[in-house]
Amino acid sequence: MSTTDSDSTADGTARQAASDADSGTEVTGPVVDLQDVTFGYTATPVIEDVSLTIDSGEYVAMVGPNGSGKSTLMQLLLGLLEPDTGSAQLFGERASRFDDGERIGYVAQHASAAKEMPITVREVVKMGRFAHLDLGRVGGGDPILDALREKPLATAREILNTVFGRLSAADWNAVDDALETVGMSAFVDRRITQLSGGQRQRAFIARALASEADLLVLDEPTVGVDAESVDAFYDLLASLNAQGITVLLIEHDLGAVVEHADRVVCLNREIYFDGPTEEFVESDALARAFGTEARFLSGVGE
Ligand SMILES: Nc1ncnc2c1ncn2[C@@H]1O[C@H](COP(=O)(O)OP(=O)(O)OP(=O)(O)O)[C@@H](O)[C@H]1O
Repeated sequence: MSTTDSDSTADGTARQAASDADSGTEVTGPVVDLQDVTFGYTATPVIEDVSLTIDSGEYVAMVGPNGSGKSTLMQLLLGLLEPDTGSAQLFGERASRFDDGERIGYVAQHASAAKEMPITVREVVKMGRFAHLDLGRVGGGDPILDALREKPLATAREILNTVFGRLSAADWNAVDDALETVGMSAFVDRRITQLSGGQRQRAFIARALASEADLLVLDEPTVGVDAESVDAFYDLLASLNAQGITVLLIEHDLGAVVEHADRVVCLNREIYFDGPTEEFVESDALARAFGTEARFLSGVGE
């Protein structure tokens, strides 16, 4: 269990308030709010009547056997898929309409998409600032379309400069801070292709931090990462969560879930369990959701 468990209730409110004050955002309800969601790629639902709310500052792990709908549910709550019935809200807005992308840091499974990208750690983390770029400064504050109409070449050049290079001092500070937080300052000029799996994951977490995300969504982030880096990775997640960042983790390693998450959601098309990790360990949800697989997946609950 993480060291932050004991303060996840009483002190959690204080942490949330501090975090809100820092980010200037106002939390008016749950970060994630799914109500009676049913979804199928075909006529057969793979998610059935799922309701799930996640509040600011929580550390939630989602578990379930292969093909149980975890990634689908993740896409529904991020608004990448639309429920057939029921509703999905993110930060109080309909998830599929939500466009405040910098509030969400998404770390995909072994960040595999980036493995072949010939870009440096600094460039990856810099991408986290793009959502914050003030395009109002393009064209001396003119609305972009007017500027493009009046001075097309100069404006296009400014847009390219802004997007591909010209970050403000505040942007660069955010990049540096994020790199320092994940312990990757020494690797800024290293290409992503020349990092270990654990270091690559840290770079992608830094990108999420640079964007000042207040919800981190991680899909089996430690697959293919060496054991030592996995421990360091979970320490980092715990400290980010202690700073008020909401963590939602899909994790197949039940031992890691029990050790680190405060709350477990156990899914197999429908929700089999949703509650504190201690109660999950004591419950029969694992055996019911996983069937016989549970016995050799983990000794949890024995
Ligand atoms: N794009 C798709 N089109 C059709 N069926 C899909 C699609 N994506 C997933 N499915 C099916 O939906 C079900 C749920 O898949 P999903 O990927 O959400 O499960 P999961 O719990 O994330 O699995 P895993 O642990 O193996 O990653 C599976 O039966 C899968 O075959």
